Amino acid sequence: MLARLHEEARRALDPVHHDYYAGGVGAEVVLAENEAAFARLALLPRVLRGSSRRDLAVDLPGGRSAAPVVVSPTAFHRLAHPDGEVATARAAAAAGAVLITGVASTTAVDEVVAGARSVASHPAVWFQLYLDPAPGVTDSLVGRAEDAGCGALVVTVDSPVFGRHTRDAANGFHDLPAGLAAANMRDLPGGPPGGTRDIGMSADQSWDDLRRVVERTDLPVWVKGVLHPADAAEAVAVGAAGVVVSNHGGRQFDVVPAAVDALPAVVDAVAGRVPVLLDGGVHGGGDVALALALGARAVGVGRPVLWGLAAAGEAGVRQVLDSLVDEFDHALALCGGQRPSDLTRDMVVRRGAFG
Ligand SMILES: Cc1cc2nc3c(=O)[nH]c(=O)nc-3n(C[C@H](O)[C@H](O)[C@H](O)COP(=O)(O)O)c2cc1C
Ligand SMILES: CCCCC(=O)C(=O)O
Repeated sequence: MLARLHEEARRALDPVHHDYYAGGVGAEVVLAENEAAFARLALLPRVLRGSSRRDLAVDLPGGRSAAPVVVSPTAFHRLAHPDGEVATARAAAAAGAVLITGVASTTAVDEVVAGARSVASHPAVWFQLYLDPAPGVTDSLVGRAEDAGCGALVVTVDSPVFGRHTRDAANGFHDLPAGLAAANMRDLPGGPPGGTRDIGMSADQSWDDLRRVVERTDLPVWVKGVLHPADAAEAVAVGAAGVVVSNHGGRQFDVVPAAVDALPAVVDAVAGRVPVLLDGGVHGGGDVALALALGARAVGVGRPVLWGLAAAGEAGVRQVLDSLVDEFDHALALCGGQRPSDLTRDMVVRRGAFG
């Protein structure tokens, strides 16, 4: 199903925009590894202990998700479809999935939340941002997310510098086409009146800057882009409500491990104090089950959502989410589980190394 939607998306998209979505950094080793690492793992099902009445819902700081599959933040949805982030928001809300909408969206966050609210009364929409070094910008963005009714913030910390996307460099893709803009970056302190500022990233940001965000807001703050277990512990120490194990879908550094390979050590370091999410390379219900068994509370999907959006707008995103959840439910049944927490680490083995 995902492969077919990706093929349809490839046909629908400008090839340069397809490359922007699909690509990674360097030789795209990590991009491939994210999926390959799942294929190296296997599940040992438990038998005669399941139920035909399964409950897939997971409670997360910032909202409940009908199943342990959330939408990871990806930039510029109106490159994929004219309905852009509103289509994604409506599909996620209708599926009961948490949507992490990004600062780099082509629709302002209040309109994204309004889109979600047009199909569900209490949709969970979280706002992803970077720690912008320009005075007042991070504060203003946090305020906008709060005013819009977001349930949580997700601060991405794996981008002290912007990733050098191999395909974008080859294609000369550096700017949005005329008519599209990073809508959340309009009218910010120090920016051009009526215009947008660049999205700021900085290698000078520190844990103190993250702590300031935690102290400034009442919203739960997730930290996204953690791979080292010591950083996961640090995130908990500064008051993070959760940690997202992610290598940004292979789009930042081509020398890091696959996301799922980094997961168990982070789960151990966090030791149950906050939930852990994982994204990168999830492309089927079996992957969801593996990540949960290794200790993730839920998984995020980035590109699969973009393929659904490009192929068929809101209906395409809904198809992606419904199919992943349906496959996960089936996997849970085959594993003798009734709820996501029934998947445990003792059930995961390496292919070829059982025992
Ligand atoms: C086109 C694209 C744009 C992205 N933009 C952002 C972003 O603005 N902020 C962010 O934290 N992560 C961003 N990501 C990373 C995703 O949140 C997520 O970590 C990644 O896509 C997960 O891997 P997957 O695509 O294999 O599911 C982006 C990923 C893609 C593919
Ligand atoms: C400044 C936009 C950030 C997009 C991003 O994170 C990505 O393309 O991976």
